[in-house]
Amino acid sequence: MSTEIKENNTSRIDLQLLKKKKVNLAVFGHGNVGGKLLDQILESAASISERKHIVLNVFAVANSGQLLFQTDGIDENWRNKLKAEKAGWDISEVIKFARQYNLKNLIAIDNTGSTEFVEHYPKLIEGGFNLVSSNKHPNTRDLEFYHELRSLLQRHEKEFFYETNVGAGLPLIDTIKLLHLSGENITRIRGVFSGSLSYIFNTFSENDDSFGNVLKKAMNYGFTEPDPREDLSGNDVGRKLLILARELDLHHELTDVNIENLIPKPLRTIPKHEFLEQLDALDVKFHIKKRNQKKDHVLRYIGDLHGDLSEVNGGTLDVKLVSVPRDSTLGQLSNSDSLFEIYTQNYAQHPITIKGAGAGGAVTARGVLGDILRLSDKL
Ligand SMILES: NC(=O)C1=CN([C@@H]2O[C@H](COP(=O)(O)OP(=O)(O)OC[C@H]3O[C@@H](n4cnc5c(N)ncnc54)[C@H](O)[C@@H]3O)[C@@H](O)[C@H]2O)C=CC1
Ligand SMILES: N[C@@H](CC=O)C(=O)O
Repeated sequence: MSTEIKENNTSRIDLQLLKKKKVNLAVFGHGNVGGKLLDQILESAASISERKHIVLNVFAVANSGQLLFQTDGIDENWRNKLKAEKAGWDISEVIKFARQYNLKNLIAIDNTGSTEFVEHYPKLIEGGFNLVSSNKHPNTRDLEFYHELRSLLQRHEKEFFYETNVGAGLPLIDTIKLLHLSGENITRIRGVFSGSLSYIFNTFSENDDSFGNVLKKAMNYGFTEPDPREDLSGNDVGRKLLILARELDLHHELTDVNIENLIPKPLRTIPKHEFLEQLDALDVKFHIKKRNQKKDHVLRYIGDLHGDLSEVNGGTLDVKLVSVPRDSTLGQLSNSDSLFEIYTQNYAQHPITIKGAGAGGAVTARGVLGDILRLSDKL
């Protein structure tokens, strides 16, 4: 007698679905990046299920105030449902929910820009979650935290993917990891690391628009950090440079990065809305910098990891505004393009160059989705 279960019209079990891998996602932050990510997941879920046999099930979505659970996955109406939720939540609720419903293949996705949210990482790992993050803070806290996080992941056999930390959707971290792992000596990484500052200086260098207006446009395009001073202060580029240095096993802290802060001192610590009302204070400063350049030169804000990268404490990390010839590689950048030149022992004269949109909600969200899928393959 055959024991094979026959699928028929009356069967309530989808046998095809049972053969697929269900990956359960908790998404934290649904702003510019997180919101686009959720849209992309909903749009692509059917084709991912078809092509990769992976079913992406977003069972939780949260912002800084509210948390929504949907055991069988969110639908297009998630924004309204989340709005209707009570204010206030705790990370232990998410871990408890996953346990209660026996959810496997767990991934927590951090699309916040929050330093506080990073405090939840150890609890999430201990609660059975793998991690994907567009947030740069977990990788730029002190080295002790950086190493502890990695040993915790190892002990719990969990993964942490963060390709979008540098270069948004560009395949940069993975490339550097592979080169380093394969023993190729990386000797220098230099380029325009910030999509927003790329857009700002590319546009400001070529047009007559004021600096403040160009900054507002960059914000409207979703290129800047939630507070654009995180970009203008050089902190965001500093973080990216530090993340790359640490990928090369260099033991640096954020305080080791020499950063040229572009914000006049009085505007650095005032509330964001007041800063945005005083943008004309930036106009004069940058107009003078633009005018004082040599002929056919343009302004670019760069990151440069150089020096002796063979010692754990070696290397110099510089973040600064430079004036370069318009026809140079950096000078030819346009729009929000980032550019990374990776010099190695075998690419000494002609560096590996990775170039493309370095900021923006949609490209970053696509990079996060890529991380989710690569991680899903490992589960
Ligand atoms: N915009 C871009 O081009 C890129 C952004 N990123 C990173 O992506 C992250 C998100 O950026 P955006 O979406 O532009 O920011 P956003 O300000 O538009 O959205 C942030 C979201 O996080 C939520 N949030 C903040 N603190 C939270 C907390 N403690 N718990 C739960 N939710 C919290 C907010 O409610 C909001 O939904 C940032 O870390 C940013 O550095 C990375 C690469 C590129
Ligand atoms: N604000 C950042 C966004 C990506 O990390 C940038 O401008 O590059």
